[in-house]
Amino acid sequence: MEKPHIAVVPSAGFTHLVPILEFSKRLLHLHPEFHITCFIPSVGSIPPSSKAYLQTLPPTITSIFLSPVTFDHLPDATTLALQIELSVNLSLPQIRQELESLCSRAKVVALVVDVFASGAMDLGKEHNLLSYMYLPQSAMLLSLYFYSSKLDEILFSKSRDPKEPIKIPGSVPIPRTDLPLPFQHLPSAGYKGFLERAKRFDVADGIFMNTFLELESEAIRTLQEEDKAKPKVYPVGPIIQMGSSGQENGVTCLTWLDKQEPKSVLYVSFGSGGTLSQDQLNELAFGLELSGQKFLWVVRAPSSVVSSAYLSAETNDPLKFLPHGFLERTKKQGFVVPDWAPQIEVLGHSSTGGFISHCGWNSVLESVVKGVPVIAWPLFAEQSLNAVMLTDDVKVALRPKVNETGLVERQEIARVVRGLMEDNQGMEIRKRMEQLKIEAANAIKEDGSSTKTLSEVATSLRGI
Ligand SMILES: O=c1ccn([C@@H]2O[C@H](COP(=O)(O)OP(=O)(O)O[C@H]3O[C@H](CO)[C@@H](O)[C@H](O)[C@H]3O)[C@@H](O)[C@H]2O)c(=O)[nH]1
Repeated sequence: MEKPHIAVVPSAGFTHLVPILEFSKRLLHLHPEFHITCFIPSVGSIPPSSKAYLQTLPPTITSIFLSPVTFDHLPDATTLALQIELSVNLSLPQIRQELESLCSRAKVVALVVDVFASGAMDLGKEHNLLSYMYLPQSAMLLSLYFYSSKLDEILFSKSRDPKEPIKIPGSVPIPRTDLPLPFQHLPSAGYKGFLERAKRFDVADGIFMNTFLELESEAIRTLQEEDKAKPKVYPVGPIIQMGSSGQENGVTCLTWLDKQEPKSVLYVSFGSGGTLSQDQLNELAFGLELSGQKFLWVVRAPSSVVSSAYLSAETNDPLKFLPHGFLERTKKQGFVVPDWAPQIEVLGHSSTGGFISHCGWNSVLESVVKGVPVIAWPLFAEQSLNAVMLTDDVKVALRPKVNETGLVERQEIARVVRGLMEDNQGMEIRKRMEQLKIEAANAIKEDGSSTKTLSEVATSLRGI
């Protein structure tokens, strides 16, 4: 008998393509009775990291490449999130055509769309398909989305003390400055976009989240139990990329790691597109040097916070931006990789003992799965929220202080690096992360919480 199909719509950019496809792979691994067809949008050319990844997909996932869109007439102030959403919206006519064609030749039972591709959910409704949203992020963020209209009133209320932390249902108190980036500029296009996106969740028949009960028990319980009018939520994580995420310089950095002592190396990376200012890059270089700890640093050319490499294949030689003499002085202490390292292999290497991370959710889950404690250094998007959770709730991270000009100074960097890698405080954090690693592995075992949750959905789809 013909396999039931699930249509999947990611959004453009490595970190919104890979998570939903890894989710698709996991679904097929547990339930091989389905076939998945994925409609892939892109902006200009597809970045090499995404291209390499797409070549590794199993034959049970069919990729259909949509014509690339261009952003010739966008206002400069448009945020990355809005650009990603726009790229999918511009592709909607094509997605409609492809979905129609798929429905005419196969039994399609459901549509799953990335959080930034929510415009496509209406197409699922047009074809009477169950339509799910895939949030490649935390339950805490979903809780914020659900709470955002109430929070909007609070934020604009004149009687409220702006210094008072925000209490999102199911989460630890959050300083206002740690709310996601759109909340730092009120009102703004980014903030309006956040509120609009929040409404789109209500259209879904269910929401998958890449998290697990043992990591976010309170937030997940609140989402599942408190607001029955909202769609059902399914924690199905941690789902991280399987296989290598590296390019050619990966081999050399793994060889370097092979020669280091167990858990002695601090890995430093700011995700797929995070960059620092030139001043901050200098402070980080001097701070690492000052800490005396071994490090493996993925260096990016400085620019305004998010590099254009996030959505396209543009590059710039980053090593020329390091302070004069740094590479020579630290050649025995550290290893510097331009632009990209095979992060999952690095985190899983026995020499890696800590991670300076911008707290993108994939990096958070990868550090949890590999049991590597974190120095939380959020840059943009919802990363501060993730940093608060890691530091104040699960307590598997340290967070450096930022000075009044927004800079993390070299002495502060050296202090937290030593704190994580050497001190007693670091030892407690390392122990907690080891425990969380075990819980993460349990969640995706055959009888684990996330496996059972996914099977519940698969069983209901089989019955259609
Ligand atoms: O040198 C590198 C750098 C990154 N990665 C991989 O790239 C991914 C990066 O993902 P993430 O840590 O989530 O960071 P971003 O790319 O910045 O992610 C965007 O998307 C995430 C998921 O929606 C959000 O949580 C972030 O805030 C947002 O910036 C991870 O799988 C890493 O393993 C590498 O393999 N090598």
